[in-house]
Amino acid sequence: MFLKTIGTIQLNSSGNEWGGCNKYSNYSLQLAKRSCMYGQSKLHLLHALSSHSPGLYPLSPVSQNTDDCKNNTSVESALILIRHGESLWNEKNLFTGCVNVPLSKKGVEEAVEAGKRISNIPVDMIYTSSLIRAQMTAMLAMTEHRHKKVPIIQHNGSDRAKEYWSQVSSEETKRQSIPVITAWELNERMYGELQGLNKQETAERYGEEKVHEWRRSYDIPPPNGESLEMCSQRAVAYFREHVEPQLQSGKHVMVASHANSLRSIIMYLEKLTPHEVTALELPTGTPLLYIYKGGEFIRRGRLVGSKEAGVYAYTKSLALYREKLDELFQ
Ligand SMILES: O=C(O)[C@@H](CO)OP(=O)(O)O
Repeated sequence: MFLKTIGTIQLNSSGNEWGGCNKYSNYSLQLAKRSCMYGQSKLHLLHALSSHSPGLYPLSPVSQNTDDCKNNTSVESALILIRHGESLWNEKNLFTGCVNVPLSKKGVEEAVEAGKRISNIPVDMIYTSSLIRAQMTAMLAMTEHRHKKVPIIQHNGSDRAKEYWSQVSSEETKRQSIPVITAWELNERMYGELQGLNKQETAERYGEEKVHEWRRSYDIPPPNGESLEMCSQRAVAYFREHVEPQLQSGKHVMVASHANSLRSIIMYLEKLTPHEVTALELPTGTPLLYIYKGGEFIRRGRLVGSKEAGVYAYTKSLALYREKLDELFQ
C-alpha cells in the first residue's frame, strides 16, 4: 500500500523558494560572481558554494529555541536517506542485523550509482551508522558528487579523539570537507538469534508466517532481538536530537543507514501507522530525497527510478545549486 502511495506522488518542479541560509548562499554567489568579473579566479565561486551553510565545520551550535527553528518557514534544507548497497550477507540471503559485514561487489556498484543520482544535491553533513556497509555506501556515493568535497569521518572514541584527533588547521581545507558523524543508534535492528541464519531456511523451519512477523511486524521482536518499535526508539530519538536540528539550521544532510532503522525514521517523517509501515520495503542503494521546511518533511520524487531526473523533482533552489555546479564544473 505504501509503495503504491509513493508511486502516485505528484512530481512538482515549481516548488518551494529557498530562503534563510540559502539567501545567504545566493548572496555569496553574487559576490563570488562579481569577484570573477574582476578577474579573480573561480575559487571564489567555489568558496561561495562551500559556504552554502555557514559555520559548517566544526559543527556550529544550533539555536536552542527549537520551536522558533521549527516554525521558521524561510529555512529549507535537503535530507537524503539512503539504505546501504547490497552487503555480502544480503547476497547470501542471511539475516545480518548488527553484524558488521561489508558491501558486495554489486553493493559497491549500487553505492556509486546512488552517488550519481545525488551528485547535484547539496550535502553539508553526513550521518552514518557505525557499520561498515553504511559507511562504505556514503563514502562511495560521495566520490560521484560534483562538488568533490572530501567526506571526513569524525573520531568519536573519546573527548580527546573528538576534539584533538579530528582537528584540521586550514580553513580552506575545512570548507572543502564534509563532516561524517557515525552513530550506533542508526545501526540495523539487532536480529538476535536470527543473525547469520539463512532467511529461506529459517522460513522453512519456523514457517513463512512466523518469520514474516519477525521481519515486518512493528512490535514483535525476533528471538532475543529488537522489534521495529525498539529499533525506532533509538533511531528516531537520535534523528530528532541530532539530525533535525541541523536541518532546522539550514544544513543539507545525508543519512546512510539500514533497512529497518530507515523504515522507522520514514515512519516518523511520513507519520505512518504501525500497520502501514509493515508494507514499507526499501531497496538497497536507492536514495530518497526529502525537503525540510517549517517543521515538515516533504518527499520529492519516487522510491524507484533509474535516472536522476526520474527520482528527484528539483525545487527552485536545488535547480539553482545545480546551475552553479554546471557553471563551475562544466
Ligand atoms: O538481515 C537484515 O539485517 C535485514 C536487512 O537486510 O533483513 P530484513 O529484510 O529481514 O529486515
